[in-house]
Amino acid sequence: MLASTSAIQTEQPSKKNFTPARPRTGVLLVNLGTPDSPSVPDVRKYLREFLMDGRVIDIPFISRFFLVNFIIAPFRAPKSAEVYRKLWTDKGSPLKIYGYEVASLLQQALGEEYLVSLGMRYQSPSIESALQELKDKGLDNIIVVPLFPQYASATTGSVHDKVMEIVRTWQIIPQINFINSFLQHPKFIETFALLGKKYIAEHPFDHYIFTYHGLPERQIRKGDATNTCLQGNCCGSLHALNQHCYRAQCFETSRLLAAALGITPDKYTVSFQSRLGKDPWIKPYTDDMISELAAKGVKRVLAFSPSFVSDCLETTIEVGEEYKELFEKKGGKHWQLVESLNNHPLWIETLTDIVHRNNVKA
Ligand SMILES: C=CC1=C(C)c2cc3[nH]c(cc4nc(cc5[nH]c(cc1n2)c(C)c5CCC(=O)O)C(CCC(=O)O)=C4C)c(C)c3C=C
Ligand SMILES: [Fe+2]
Ligand SMILES: [Fe+2]
Repeated sequence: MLASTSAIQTEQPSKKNFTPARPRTGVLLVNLGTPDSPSVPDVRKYLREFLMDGRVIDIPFISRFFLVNFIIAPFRAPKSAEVYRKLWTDKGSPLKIYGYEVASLLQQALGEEYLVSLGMRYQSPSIESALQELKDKGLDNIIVVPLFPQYASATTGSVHDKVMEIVRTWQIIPQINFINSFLQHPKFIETFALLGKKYIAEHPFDHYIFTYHGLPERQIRKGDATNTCLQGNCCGSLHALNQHCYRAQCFETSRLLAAALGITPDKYTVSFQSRLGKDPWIKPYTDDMISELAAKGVKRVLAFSPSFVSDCLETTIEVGEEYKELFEKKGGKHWQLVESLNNHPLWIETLTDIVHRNNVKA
C-alpha cells in the first residue's frame, strides 16, 4: 500500500519542473507612443492621432476636429519636430527604444508561462498588433499594464478604452485584468529613490522638485465623485474617496518618494508641467515654482519626473534642458534631472511583481 502511494507521487510532475506547452498569460505593456521620426509630417501625424483622442482633448468632436487639424497640429508640428530632433538618438525615440527593451527584459524575467507584447496608444507598434500577437496564442487571460504610474483618463483610461474597443470584436473575450496605477508599489518608489540617491551622494542639494505631467483642471473635476477636488487641500492625502484623483496620486507619489529619500516637507515642491491651450491646468505650474524657488535663493535643485517611466520629450528636453535654462536664468546655479526608470533591473522587478500579483490564473 505504502509502496504504491509513493509510486503515484513520483509520477506526478513537480510544479517546479512543469513546463507548459504554451504561454497561458498575456502581458500587454502600453506606453503613450511617439512619432515615427522627428520629421514635421510624422510629428503632425502623431499629434493628430494623439490629440483627436476624446479623452485627451475632451471637447465635442466637431470642435476638437477643427482645433486639432486646423490650429494645434499645423502650428505645433514644426516647433515640436525641432524639439524631437534634439531628443532623437541613432536608434530612435527613447520612449520606443526603452519600451522594446523593457518588454524583452520582462519576458525573460517572467519566463515561458507568459507572453509579453508591447503596444503604443498612438502610432506604432499599435495596441491592435500587440493584442493580435496575444490572441494568436490562444491565451487564458491578459493583464493590461499601462506604463503610467498615476491614473488619468487621458492616459490609463484611454489605454483601457482602446483595449475594450478592440477585444469587444473578438468571438472569445479572455479574462482581462486592467492595472489602473502603481504609484504605491514599494519597488517603483525604491527605483526612483535609488536613481536620485546617486546624485545626492555626489553633491548636496538645497531643494527637490517632483514635476508631473499636467492635466486640464476640467478633467480632474469630471472624475471627482466627492465634488471637493481642487478646493482647499483636497489632493493633500490619498484616501478612499479621492483614490483615483490624478493630482492626489501625484502628491502621494511625492510623499512616498520624499520618505524614501529622507527629505522633509519643507525641502520639496510638487508641481505640474506641459500645459497646452488656454484652459486652466492643475497647479502649481512647474515654471512658476522654478521662478519662486530661484527668487528665494535656492541654488541647487534635484528634479524628479515620476509620472514617466521612460526618458522622453517631457523629461529629457522639458525638465532636463528647458527648466534648467529657466532656473539658471532666474539665478539658480545647479539643476539636475534624475533620469527615468528606463531599463533599470529594479523597474523590471517592479513590473514582474505587478504581473504576478495580478495574475488570477497563477
Ligand atoms: C503622465 C503622462 C501623461 C499625461 C497625463 C499626459 C496628458 C496630456 N498630454 C497632452 C499633450 C501632449 N503631450 C505630449 C507628449 C507627451 N505626453 C506624455 C505623457 C502624458 N501626457 C509623454 C510621455 C509625452 C512624450 C512622448 C515622446 O514622444 O517622448 C505632446 C507632444 C509633444 C509636444 O508637442 O509638446 C503633447 C501635445 C495633453 C493635451 C494631455 C492631457 C489632456
Ligand atoms: Fe502629454
Ligand atoms: Fe483631488
